[in-house]
Amino acid sequence: MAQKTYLTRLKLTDFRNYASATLALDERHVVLTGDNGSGKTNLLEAVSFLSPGRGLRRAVLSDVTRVGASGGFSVFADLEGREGAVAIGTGIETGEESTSRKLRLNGTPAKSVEELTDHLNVLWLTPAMDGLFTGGASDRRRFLDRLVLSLDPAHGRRAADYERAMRSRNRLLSEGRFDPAWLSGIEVQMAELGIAMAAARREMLTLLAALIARSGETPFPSPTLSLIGFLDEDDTRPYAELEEAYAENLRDSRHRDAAAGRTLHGPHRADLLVRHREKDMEAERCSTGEQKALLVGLILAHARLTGDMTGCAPVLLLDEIAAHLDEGRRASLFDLVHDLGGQAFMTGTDRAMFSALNDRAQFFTVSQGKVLS
Ligand SMILES: Nc1ncnc2c1ncn2[C@@H]1O[C@H](COP(=O)(O)OP(=O)(O)OP(=O)(O)O)[C@@H](O)[C@H]1O
Repeated sequence: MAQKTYLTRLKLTDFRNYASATLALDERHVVLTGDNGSGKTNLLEAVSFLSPGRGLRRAVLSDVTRVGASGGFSVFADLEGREGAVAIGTGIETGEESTSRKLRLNGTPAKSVEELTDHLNVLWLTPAMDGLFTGGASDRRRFLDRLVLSLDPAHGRRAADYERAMRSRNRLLSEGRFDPAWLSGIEVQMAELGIAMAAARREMLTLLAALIARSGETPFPSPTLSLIGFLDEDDTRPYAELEEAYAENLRDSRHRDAAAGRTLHGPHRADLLVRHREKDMEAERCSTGEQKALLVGLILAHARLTGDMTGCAPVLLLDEIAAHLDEGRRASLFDLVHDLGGQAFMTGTDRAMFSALNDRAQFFTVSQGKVLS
C-alpha cells in the first residue's frame, strides 16, 4: 500500500472569509459541513495551495486575501509528507496584485513552488468541474495536464516554456518578421518541448487505462480515455523523428499561422476524449449524473495511479461529492476513498450524509468563516 501523507495542522490568516482559523488534524479524513457560503470550499482551496499553481479555483491571488485585511494572506500546514514531517507556509505579503506566492519549507524560502511536489500531491474534484466534458477543450487540457503533473512534476515547467516559445513565434509572425534563423531556433525549441509534453500526456493516459482495466467493479463507470488533435496514439515513431516532423510542420505553416494570428497545430490544440466504457458513449452525450459518476471514477483511478507511481497516496479534496449520490453509492465512495490510503477532505451541507465514514474521519462544522469541532 502507498505511504500516507497527511496534514496534522492547517492555519489560515486573512484567507477568503477567514480572519484566522486553525484545524488540528490527525491522519483521518476530514469532513467539513456547514451552510452555503460558510467557508467550506475556502478551506479546500487553502489546502490546494499546498500544490503548485493557483489552486482549485485558479484564483487571482489578490482576490484570496480577506476583504478588509490590511496585508496579504497566509496558509501554514504541518504535514507528514513523503520525506517526513515538514512545515509549509505560503501566501502573499500585501493585498496588491501579485502573480506569485511566497513559499517556505521548514521556515526556509523555497526556490520554486514545484518543490511542494517533493512532499505531497494534492488532487481535487469540485462542482465547477461538472461541465468538463461539455465545455471547451482548454479546460480538458488543463485538467489533463494536472493529472500528468502529479506523476511528472517537470510537466508544468515544460508546458510553460512551450507557451512562452509559442508566444514569441506568434509575435514575430504577426510583426511580419520572417527571419528564418530566429524562427527556426524557436520552432526547434517548441518541437522538443511540445513532443515531450504530448509524450508525457500519452504515457499518463496509457498507465491510467491499464489501471482502470485491471480494477474491479465499482459503482462508478469506467472511462475510456484518448488524446486527439496532436500526436496520434498509434504514432510510435522515435521522439527525435516526431520532433523533426513537428518542427518541419511549424516551418511550413509560418504564413498560414501568420494569417491566422496564432499557431494552428501543436500540443496546445490537443483534446482529451472521454467515453463511458460500459455504455460505449461519449461522455459529452451522457446524462449529468453519468458525467459526474464518470468524473468521480476518473479522479479515483488517477489518485490510485498517483499513489502507485509515487509511493505516496495523494491528499484528495472532494467538494460536495456526496450530494448527488444515494446512500449505497455514498458508502461505496467512502470505502473507495479510504482504500486509496491517503487523507481526503470532503465537504457537504449535511453531516448525516457522511455518517458511513464513522471514525474514519474527523468532523468539523464551518460557520461564517469559523471552524468548530
Ligand atoms: N477575499 C474574500 N474576503 C472575504 N470573503 C470572501 C472572499 N472570497 C470569498 N469570500 C466569501 O467566502 C464565503 C464562503 O465561500 P465558500 O465557497 O467557502 O462557501 P461554501 O461553504 O463552500 O459554500 P457552498 O456550500 O455554497 O459551496 C462566500 O460567502 C464568499 O463571498
